[in-house]
Amino acid sequence: MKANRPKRDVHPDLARERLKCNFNIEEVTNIIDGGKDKTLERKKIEDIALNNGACLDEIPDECLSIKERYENAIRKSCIYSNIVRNEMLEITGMENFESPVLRRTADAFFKDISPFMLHLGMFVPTLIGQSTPEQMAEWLPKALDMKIIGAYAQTELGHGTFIRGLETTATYDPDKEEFVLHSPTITSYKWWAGGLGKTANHCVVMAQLYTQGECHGTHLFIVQIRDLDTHMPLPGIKVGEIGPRMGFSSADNGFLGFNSFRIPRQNMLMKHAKVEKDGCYVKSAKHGKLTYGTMVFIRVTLVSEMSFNLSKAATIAIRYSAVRRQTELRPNEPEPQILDYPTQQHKLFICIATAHAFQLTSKWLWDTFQAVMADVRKGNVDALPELHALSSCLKAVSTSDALSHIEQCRFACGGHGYMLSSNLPFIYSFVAATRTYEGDYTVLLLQTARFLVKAWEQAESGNNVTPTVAYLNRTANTKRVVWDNTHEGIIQSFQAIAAGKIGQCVRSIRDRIKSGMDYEDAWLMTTVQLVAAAEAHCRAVLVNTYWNEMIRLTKSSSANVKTVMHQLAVLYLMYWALEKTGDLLKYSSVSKQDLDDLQRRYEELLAALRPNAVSLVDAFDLRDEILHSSLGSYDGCVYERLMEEAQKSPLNAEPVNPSFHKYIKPLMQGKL
Ligand SMILES: CCCCCCC/C=C/C(=O)SCCNC(=O)CCNC(=O)[C@H](O)C(C)(C)COP(=O)(O)OP(=O)(O)OC[C@H]1O[C@@H](n2cnc3c(N)ncnc32)[C@H](O)[C@@H]1OP(=O)(O)O
Ligand SMILES: Cc1cc2nc3c(=O)[nH]c(=O)nc-3n(C[C@H](O)[C@H](O)[C@H](O)COP(=O)(O)OP(=O)(O)OC[C@H]3O[C@@H](n4cnc5c(N)ncnc54)[C@H](O)[C@@H]3O)c2cc1C
Repeated sequence: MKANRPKRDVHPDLARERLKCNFNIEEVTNIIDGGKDKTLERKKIEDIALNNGACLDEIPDECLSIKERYENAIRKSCIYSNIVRNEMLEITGMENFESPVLRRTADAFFKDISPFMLHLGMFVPTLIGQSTPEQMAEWLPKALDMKIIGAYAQTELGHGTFIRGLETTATYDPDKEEFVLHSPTITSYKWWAGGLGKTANHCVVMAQLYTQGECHGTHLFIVQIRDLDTHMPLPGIKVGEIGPRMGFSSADNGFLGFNSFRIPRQNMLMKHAKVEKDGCYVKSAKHGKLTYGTMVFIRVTLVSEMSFNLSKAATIAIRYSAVRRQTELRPNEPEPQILDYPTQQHKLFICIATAHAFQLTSKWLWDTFQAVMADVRKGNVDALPELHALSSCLKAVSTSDALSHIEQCRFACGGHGYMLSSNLPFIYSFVAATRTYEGDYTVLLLQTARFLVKAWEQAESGNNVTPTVAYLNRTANTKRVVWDNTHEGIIQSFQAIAAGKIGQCVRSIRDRIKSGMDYEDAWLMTTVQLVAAAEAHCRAVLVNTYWNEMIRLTKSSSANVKTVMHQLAVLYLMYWALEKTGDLLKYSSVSKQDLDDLQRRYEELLAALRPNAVSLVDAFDLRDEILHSSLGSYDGCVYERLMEEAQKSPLNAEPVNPSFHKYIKPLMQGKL
């Protein structure tokens, strides 16, 4: 099914906007991509994936039934996977199967989500992170070649967050050298796993390991659940789809139960612990949480995923705002472009800046992750707690911020933003899930808080702490930082806010213990503050990292690119300083006058960025096929596209709907 796209002239308002641009767009694109060579590679891959036209649907996905939608998604997933396997991985290299370029091109095929997403997204990374070399040799080539299709089944009906509370059991039988998988209760049924409902024939299962009569906690197992030829569930497996949800509508999230289902001993993923043939349990991991490695990996990748989604939403809303005109400012004057309203700029320019902040931070986080993992492979797990704390808070804050900014983009598009054809509701519902999956927002911030409280206590007693909390060594025992409205000053204020909040948490916990509470209750009673402290720490990390990376990456840029990148970073700092005025008043010497001054400078900055707004989103270089938006296409022909999409509604297939004769007419005639 290939739909023809009419070629149109660029809307004059957008054409005029592009003439105003005063920086080199390609240079900014290169910075976002991570270098000129990366931009070229991305474009080459996008050409391969998108120029075959298989990705366009004549009938919009949302007009199909659940079953048709799934089947269409499978059709496209197979075409797409074939291109990935045969052509794209040749360019990126097999080891880069998680490349963001593949993620971008996938979006052109799937407005919503591919049922195969978790195969490359979590099943393959788990094989890589949790298998022995022998297991890897057995399973990985089959998975990469799509000979087997996998899912990641960890969450159960009764437990998602509390992994140690999972109920599925894997009991070792030394006589047959097999594990027996069992779901003892309804709450132990696996629930949610993407691709599990109808698509996958294998999955990784997290279960409580029992051997020699003892429980050794949760471990991972690879399990074949369907016959490779007939695709029927194997005896002892009860599997299906969990039903419609807010988003993820073209995929098949699944449930799974085991009735004493047997798998060979070798199917336990044994990189960090193993069960010998005789049932003896041997742990080799130097850190108890290495089986959670896939989650850490995905949390790290989600920061760049948030940048990507935000850049899509910002592109749609800013291009639309350049062609949309509304309300006379003065009688008989032409209506202005809505992008000229400072309130609109306030909603939208932060989205551009945040997309940059997340992209630059995600690259830095990725490098940190790689370095820590290289150490772990050598047996050094010292940096793991800091990585866990960092990936947890950055995952939580980036998904949460992206979600609220995307909602602002929808508000910025008025009624038309509510249309599915704008694509904003799809982007929003996809990102809404990210705030919950791979660790809920609150839960992950509380993980970071555990680390911060320990770090604060170390700093308080004069010990040096790890790099991302090094600011505590400077600020842990300081009352208030002196306000300074430079970028360094603002960054230091964010660090002072974080240190102040962490210190306040420590004092609250101590006071509560002094008044008779045990540590657990004192911690519990302080969790509202602890979440806020972890969020504040994350903001301090974000502003500092974004600023430093922006300076580093623009060192050899042209003057105008330096200026515009600098403006975006300053906007980001000012926006958050103004959002956190209460905290600034509490933890710095900022005065009302300083804040009024900051507000004025922020408004001037919005005006300074205004002429470059459209070009800044053009620099995200998102092809129309990826944007899927009636409001955000490069040519800006918004009204034509909205009308064109409206024609595709199945309700327009006939002039009179049969329900008129069946119900309305009898009602009108009093014959119902
Ligand atoms: C584009 C990509 C798309 C991908 C699509 C993905 C679709 C979605 C898939 C999924 O959602 S898969 C399921 C994901 N599930 C979760 O993320 C569950 C969240 N829960 C947890 O991660 C953990 O249970 C927990 C909340 C971290 C707690 O674990 P646990 O109860 O076992 O530990 P604690 O007692 O709280 O802590 C003990 C100790 O261990 C440290 N720790 C915990 N996790 C890690 C880790 N991953 N790495 C390193 N260290 C860890 C923790 O900080 C504690 O340390 P101390 O404070 O005691 O020093
Ligand atoms: C679209 C989507 C796709 C998913 N895909 C997969 C998948 O492929 N594989 C898989 O295994 N799982 C998957 N999941 C499950 C996902 O990982 C869990 O839903 C997630 O980890 C949250 O766990 P939960 O649902 O048990 O929430 P709960 O933990 O029950 O959370 C409910 C509320 O309780 C709060 N809460 C819970 N514990 C605490 C605490 N200790 N302190 C304070 N507050 C707390 C939370 O903040 C939240 O507000 C998916 C989920 C979604 C939505």
